[in-house]
Amino acid sequence: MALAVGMRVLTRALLRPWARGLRVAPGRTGPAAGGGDGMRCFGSPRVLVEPDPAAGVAVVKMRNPPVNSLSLEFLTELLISLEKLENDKTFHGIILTSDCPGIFSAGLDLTEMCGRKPEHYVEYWKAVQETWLRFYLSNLVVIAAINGVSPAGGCLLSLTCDYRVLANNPKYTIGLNETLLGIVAPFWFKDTMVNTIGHRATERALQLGLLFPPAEALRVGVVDQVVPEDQVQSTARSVMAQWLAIPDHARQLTKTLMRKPTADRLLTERDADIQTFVRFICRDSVQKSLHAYLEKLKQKKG
Ligand SMILES: CC/C=C\C/C=C\C/C=C\CC/C=C/CC(=O)SCCNC(=O)CCNC(=O)[C@H](O)C(C)(C)COP(=O)(O)OP(=O)(O)OC[C@H]1O[C@@H](n2cnc3c(N)ncnc32)[C@H](O)[C@@H]1OP(=O)(O)O
Repeated sequence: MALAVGMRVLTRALLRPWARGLRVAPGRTGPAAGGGDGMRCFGSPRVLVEPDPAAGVAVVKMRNPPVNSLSLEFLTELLISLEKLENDKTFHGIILTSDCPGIFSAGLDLTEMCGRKPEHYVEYWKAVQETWLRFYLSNLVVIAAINGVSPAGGCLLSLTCDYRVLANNPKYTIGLNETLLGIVAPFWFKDTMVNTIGHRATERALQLGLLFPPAEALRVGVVDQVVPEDQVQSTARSVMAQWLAIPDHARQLTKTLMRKPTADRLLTERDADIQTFVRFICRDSVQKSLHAYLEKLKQKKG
């Protein structure tokens, strides 16, 4: 039932005019991903997929410049790529990384949550929920190769992965910083963090909107490994090899066992969660905070 609802959201998304325009990117062949049997890279304008069929792995590169903000279009493209890889028996694992230098993802796209109509907020929030559910419950091994800063929704996306490798650069902070924007991380953002670093550490991190630099992120457990910047991709690949060595059905069932209760909570409260989001985001005070935050980001340059 829940899956059917999810499929409807995805199908609707695929039917949108801009999604219909998505097509396999003509192009380069597999060796970029360490493959070499000639399988072509594919993807969409904002998501590049580099397949390595011999290893059963695909590298999924986010490329929504300048900051990989998670817009409606970008989320839909990510979902389409994930679904395509999940439906292709060649692939058992994906490495999620960024093609934007110094940025993994700036999180949810603030322009999707500012000055729009309630109907837009409903559509956007459905896509955010769907992305979380799909990545969190994916049967594939998903490893995040975090090669840049990763606040809020960017951190959440990495927390849906099975393992996180972060580049050791003090600028590459990671965390759920929603409170700094005057907004509140929804319960399923919070639950994902609790499942990763525990209740007390999450309580502190979320209230203070902490963005952890690499050493601290490792200490608290937001990431599993910190490595020199030029070793992020190779480390992700070796970790992937370890995970793929485990019998797939046993690993998948164990993942489901661990994650289903958390996902079920959103699945049963999905509509209520959308209403809560829309009510919250439509508040004048919240809109003011978000506008002010966006303005501050723009003025930073001047
Ligand atoms: C009672 C209530 C109960 C429950 C709650 C209910 C509901 C919950 C409600 C809401 C929850 C919503 C959850 C949201 C989670 C999020 O993800 S919010 C987004 C948080 N993201 C950030 O804080 C990051 C902001 N960005 C930055 O800090 C920097 O941009 C970054 C460090 C990423 C990169 O810095 P730099 O390389 O210097 O680039 P610029 O800052 O110059 O940015 C370039 C342009 O990109 C624009 N931009 C940056 N981030 C975003 C973004 N997230 N969305 C949209 N646009 C973004 C920036 O403005 C620049 O634009 P310009 O070139 O000036 O036009």
